[in-house]
Amino acid sequence: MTTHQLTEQIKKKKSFLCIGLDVDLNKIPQHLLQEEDPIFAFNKAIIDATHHLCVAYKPNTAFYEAYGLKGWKALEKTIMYLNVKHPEIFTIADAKRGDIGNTSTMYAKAFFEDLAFDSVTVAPYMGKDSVEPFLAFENKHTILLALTSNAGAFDFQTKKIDEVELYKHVLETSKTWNNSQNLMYVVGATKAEYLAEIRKIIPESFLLVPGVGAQGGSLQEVCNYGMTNNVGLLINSSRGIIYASNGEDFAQASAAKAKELQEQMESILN
Ligand SMILES: O=c1ccn([C@@H]2O[C@H](COP(=O)(O)O)[C@@H](O)[C@H]2O)c(=O)[nH]1
Repeated sequence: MTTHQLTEQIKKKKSFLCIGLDVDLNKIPQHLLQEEDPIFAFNKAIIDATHHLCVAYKPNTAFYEAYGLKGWKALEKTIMYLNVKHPEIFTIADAKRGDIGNTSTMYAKAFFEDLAFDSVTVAPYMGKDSVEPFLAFENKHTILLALTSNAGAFDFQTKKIDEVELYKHVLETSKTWNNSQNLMYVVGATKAEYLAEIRKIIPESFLLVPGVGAQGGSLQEVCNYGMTNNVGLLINSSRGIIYASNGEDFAQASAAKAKELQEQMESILN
């Protein structure tokens, strides 16, 4: 999917919501545990109830890898379901990969070719040759960790090298890489006050912004500092939406939470 197509979807749905599919078998409704594939059954119900309210879904691969082969199969079924039933929806494999070049190529093939995700999150720490193999895929997007939502972001990302914060080096340097037009960046909603500075370096790039909902980030603040003429934001909420209820009504409850965020987004877009 191109960023133009993504922007068109945002305008059509009046939403820049990304729903995180972080499935924890201890948190899903108990009745689903009787299903042959409880993880997929949960995801399918959430997707069926919320697809009209969001423009992206982001399964975090940790929540699937933790269940071994069964988890990976559920991830595969989920992405296939999305690609067949809702091809207009942007998909993000939140896998935070990145390794030496030939290994990164294999990660890129896994997520872009085998699983057919539109994008994957990548850690910038190993530099240009670890990220460019992902960028080589046409119409696929590499979402580079820039300034993350957690407290540990201050351990390294905001430290200065030559008087400039590390996350700013990541933004500046990554712009010089081959196929950098395929880059997006992760900036945590809990770091909204940094967005004005970030936008000076990457004025147009799409940002994936996790951290509203359970982590306490503010949607309005993120939009004040981070929104572009083409919106340029995908705001993620995972637990705040998918675990709205653990009863039989879980899918409707998740849709109600998603609608709350979509309506706030609609009023900001207006
Ligand atoms: O900086 C980051 C990068 C990734 N994440 C991931 O996003 C979701 C957030 O989940 P919530 O339940 O809405 O808090 C989760 O998959 C994280 O691993 C992040 O939070 N911050």
